[in-house]
Amino acid sequence: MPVLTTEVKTEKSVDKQNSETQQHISNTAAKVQLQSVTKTYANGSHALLDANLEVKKGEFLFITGPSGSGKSTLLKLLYGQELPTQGEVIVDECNVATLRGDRLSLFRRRIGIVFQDYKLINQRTVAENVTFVLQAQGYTRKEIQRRLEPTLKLVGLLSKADCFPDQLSGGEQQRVSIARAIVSTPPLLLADEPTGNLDPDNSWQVIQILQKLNSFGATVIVTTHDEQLVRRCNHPVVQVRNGKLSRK
Ligand SMILES: Nc1ncnc2c1ncn2[C@@H]1O[C@H](COP(=O)(O)OP(=O)(O)OP(=O)(O)O)[C@@H](O)[C@H]1O
Repeated sequence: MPVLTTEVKTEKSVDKQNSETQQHISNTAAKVQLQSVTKTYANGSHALLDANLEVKKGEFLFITGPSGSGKSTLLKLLYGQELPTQGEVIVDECNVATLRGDRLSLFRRRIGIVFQDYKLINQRTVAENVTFVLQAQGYTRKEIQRRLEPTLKLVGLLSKADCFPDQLSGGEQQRVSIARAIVSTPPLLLADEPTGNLDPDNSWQVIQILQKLNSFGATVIVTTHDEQLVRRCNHPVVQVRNGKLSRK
């Protein structure tokens, strides 16, 4: 399996490894569709109302909208944490609501998820946080090692591999959580307010890392309140308002 890399021994090997990764992700990059999706929570809260969306393979999309407008719900629907009340959520021709058990687990392995609050395990080192999921998925020790170093290099944390989360800054912790999300080179990356707790410099670093993965072919969907960041990037934007989605 290809890995992410920014630098290895020779330029030729960097090119080869990156082009393998790019080929792998773009062969499998995910297409995402919401078809007339309504989501009403059990307590009666309406999050989405007859929402439609199509995200092309390899697109980098921002989702913006006021607090409580349904951005996180949209992402949760995409990875099957929530089910639509009506309508269909389709990822790569697969109706997410029909997935159960092993099929849902296998589906989720193809999605990297980054949260605003990092969700790192404090008792584990950076390297352990990043490789934990690979271990759970049965990757060999050799394959895990092959993936770890270039991923930590990509997020600029190779020198912090043996640190614990509470020894890192907020920006560094968020980059660990991104490393964890991308170490398995997922074709779809969902990031829910990944820069919500970060200052402008750290926010920009995070976006650049996500853009790097996108340049390898992954489909990337990012929710954010940060209008300045959105303007700086010039990627397509979908606004969530009153449960409806519209492309800006
Ligand atoms: N588990 C839940 N149970 C009941 N209502 C919920 C639940 N999760 C979200 N909601 C409601 O659904 C609506 C959309 O919430 P959501 O978290 O998707 O918004 P958001 O745009 O991500 O907000 P924020 O920007 O503040 O994170 C809100 O009215 C919220 O109160």
